[in-house]
Amino acid sequence: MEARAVVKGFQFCTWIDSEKVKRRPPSGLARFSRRLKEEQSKRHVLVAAAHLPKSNRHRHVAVDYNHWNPASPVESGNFHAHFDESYVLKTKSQEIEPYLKGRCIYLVGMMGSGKTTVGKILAQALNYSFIDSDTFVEHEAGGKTVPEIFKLYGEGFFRDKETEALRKLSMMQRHVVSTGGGAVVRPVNWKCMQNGISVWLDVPLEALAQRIADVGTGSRPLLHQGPGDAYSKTFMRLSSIFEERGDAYANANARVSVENIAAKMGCRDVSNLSPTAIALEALQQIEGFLEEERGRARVF
Ligand SMILES: Nc1ncnc2c1ncn2[C@@H]1O[C@H](COP(=O)(O)OP(=O)(O)OP(=O)(O)O)[C@@H](O)[C@H]1O
Ligand SMILES: O=C(O)C1=C[C@@H](O)[C@@H](O)[C@H](O)C1
Repeated sequence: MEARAVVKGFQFCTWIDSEKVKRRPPSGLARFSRRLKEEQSKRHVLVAAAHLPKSNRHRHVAVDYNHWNPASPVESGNFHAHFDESYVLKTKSQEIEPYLKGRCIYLVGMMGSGKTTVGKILAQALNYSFIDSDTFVEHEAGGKTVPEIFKLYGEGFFRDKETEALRKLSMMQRHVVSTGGGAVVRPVNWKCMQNGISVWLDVPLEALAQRIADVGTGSRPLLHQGPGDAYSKTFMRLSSIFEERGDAYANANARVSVENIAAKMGCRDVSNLSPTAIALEALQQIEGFLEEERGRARVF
């Protein structure tokens, strides 16, 4: 009973990369291994019951310690074991896939929110194809990159091409579509996405700025302007863009808040969340939307 109570309260965990664990100093390692044993004995029994279909609720799932989040604060004692997230993700995908009826999933969100990273994982789990609408536009523009399109023809031209791309994509089935960060501003784009299910990846601006500053703003023309260091410049630009668009993202059918996931997991830093854990939350939010949809259909 006690083990079940522990696991029920547990959601899913952070990235754990054993390579990085090996590189940690001995004192940390010793503590890590002690905590690992504690975590294993607590959690090896029943895994994230809430994430498994009812028929599988009591199934034993192996703990996967193959990943290590560099930022995971083992030293501070805020440690989470990593269950086989991929297994749980696959199970949840199989559970909801029939209710999707082939509809596309449109990921919307700010630049750097993880639409591509999470989208690829979702597509694989659902046996869908993945497509990035920016890449689609680039292809339609004869191979010119988004920054080149902005530079040569301006943002308006890019937005028209983006709408054209979404129109074409709206005729497809069984795709996870990573939309451009600004696709949400045009109502006509929402019409295109109506055939599918839209999911907003809601990531705090600080985390976005950090991710983008780490990789550079080269491929993101709207972030090129402004004074200051890479992080501050990116943060300022993202803030003013979000000011204009925040409400538009909220039109999505489902919202995945990384802050909420972190809170559920008792994790202080959203950058400790693995893309698989975020994909899993996306599936749960989609499931919630599908349930609401079924409820509405019963009423009418
Ligand atoms: N959960 C995560 N934790 C930490 N970093 C992440 C996470 N997800 C994605 N990233 C990193 O953030 C950056 C942006 O991710 P990604 O390209 O998936 O975002 P995007 O929403 O598709 O961005 P854009 O709309 O600008 O193309 C990448 O460097 C990626 O590795
Ligand atoms: O947020 C935006 O407006 C953009 C995001 C990118 O995905 C690209 O679509 C382009 O750089 C514009």
